[in-house]
Amino acid sequence: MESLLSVLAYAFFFFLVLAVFRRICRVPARVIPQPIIEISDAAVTRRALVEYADAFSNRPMSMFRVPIVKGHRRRRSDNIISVPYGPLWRTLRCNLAAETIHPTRYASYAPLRRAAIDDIVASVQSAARKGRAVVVRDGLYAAVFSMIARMCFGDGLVDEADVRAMQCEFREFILAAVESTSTCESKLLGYWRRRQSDPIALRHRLAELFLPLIEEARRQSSRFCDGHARSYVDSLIHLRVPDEDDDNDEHLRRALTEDEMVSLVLEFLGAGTETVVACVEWTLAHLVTRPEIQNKLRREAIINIKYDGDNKYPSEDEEREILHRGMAPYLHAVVLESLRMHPPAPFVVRDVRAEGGVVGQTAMPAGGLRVHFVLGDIGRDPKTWTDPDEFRPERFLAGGEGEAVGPLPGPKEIKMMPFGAGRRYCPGMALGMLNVKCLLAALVREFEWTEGNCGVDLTEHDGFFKAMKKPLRARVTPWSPFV
Ligand code: HEM
Repeated sequence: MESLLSVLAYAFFFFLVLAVFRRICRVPARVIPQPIIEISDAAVTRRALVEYADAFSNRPMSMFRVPIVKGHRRRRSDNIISVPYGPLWRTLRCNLAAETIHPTRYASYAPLRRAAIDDIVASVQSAARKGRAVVVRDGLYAAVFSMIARMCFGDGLVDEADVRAMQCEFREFILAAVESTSTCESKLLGYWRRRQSDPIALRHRLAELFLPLIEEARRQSSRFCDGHARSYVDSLIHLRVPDEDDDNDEHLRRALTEDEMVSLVLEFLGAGTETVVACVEWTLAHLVTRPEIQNKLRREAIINIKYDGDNKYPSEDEEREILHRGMAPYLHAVVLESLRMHPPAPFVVRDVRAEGGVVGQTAMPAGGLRVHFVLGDIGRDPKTWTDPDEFRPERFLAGGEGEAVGPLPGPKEIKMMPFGAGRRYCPGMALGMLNVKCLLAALVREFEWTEGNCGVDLTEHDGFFKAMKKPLRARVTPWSPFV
């Protein structure tokens, strides 16, 4: 009896090991069938994205290494980032740009921006009061996510609990979809992590959070047309998109599928949060090590931006001014310098499948080509920038080498492109800049930032978004003119 039991135990153990081994060795369904080339040269980048825009206007079907939506649903689950250049892309992009993130809408979202400023100031204050080094990323993430989620679903529609639940799942989703499939890690570690957080299951859990809110937004839809800030989801509910490749035929227009809604909401939350948080954190990291730049910025934030009475927020008129260089040129220069050195999205990615297989003089491989334009290298090109690894915002002020350079490159020359270039450049550029500037101005105006015991490590995390590898830990004291 005993020997039978041990035979059974050995057999069970053998099959268990075999099952694990087969799962580890199975080649995952990759979405990168093509060769990848990396381009770091600004002139080549401009030629490709501007002169050969027809060939360089699509991204790969999935930006991740594993497909997030599989099977027949894949066709109807695109968002703006993934959809091929054409009528559907045009409709989705125009809707976002005109209905939600157009500068004329900023005033209606000002209360959300103010709430985000209050949240982050309160979170830093409470950590500072305890005398601890402040890890700014977590509080910042929560504040920005809450603002973007409320823009997305409508302020009255989501409560604190909804936002917290979404944020929790969302961060896990980003890590799972983007990071755990990294080719750098060992297969065993990758297997273990995939078991822990499967991106498909996480997307499903997020969909379960989003869809009831979308349904509720559908029911309340008329409320938002009535002078309230219109949410992104509300605009999506009413949007009719071309069914086939003809955007003129009204009869072929249809409502968005649930999968498309979920993908578009995920894109809005990710694009609006991850990039802004990364940029504010990088900028603070440099300000911590360069007190003279921090003081200059604080002086400008206090003197130039008068703020609304006793409030710590800029007024709506001031927000409009802040968006451009006018009222706060140094703040503008500091943010540009941060984006030049640490573009939050490390690559602009294109899927090139040219008709006839030729782009310019170059023959394309049969399955096409995936091209990564490396934004960090372009922004730090020593042919363009003096001492490119030095944080020097002055280069963007009058008389500096970057005086004429803005967040988006002009058609003639690219010196940096943190928001991309060509037809698929970032439509959220102005909103992203405004959010970064308002948060940064408040954080520098309210606090003095100095190095914590561990110093500041400027190593970049090698992921889909280029955050700091080690979150910034800084010593923070409330700023007072009398100290
Ligand atoms: C500091 C903030 C931001 C940075 C640095 C940033 C950066 C980028 C970059 C590099 C791209 C790729 C461009 C290309 O392929 O040429 C992109 C695309 C995109 N971004 Fe942003 N972004 C930011 C904020 C936002 C915001 C706030 C939104 C919207 C809420 C947004 C929505 C999008 C969308 C929808 C695309 C795809 C555009 C298309 O394919 O047509 N981004 N962004």
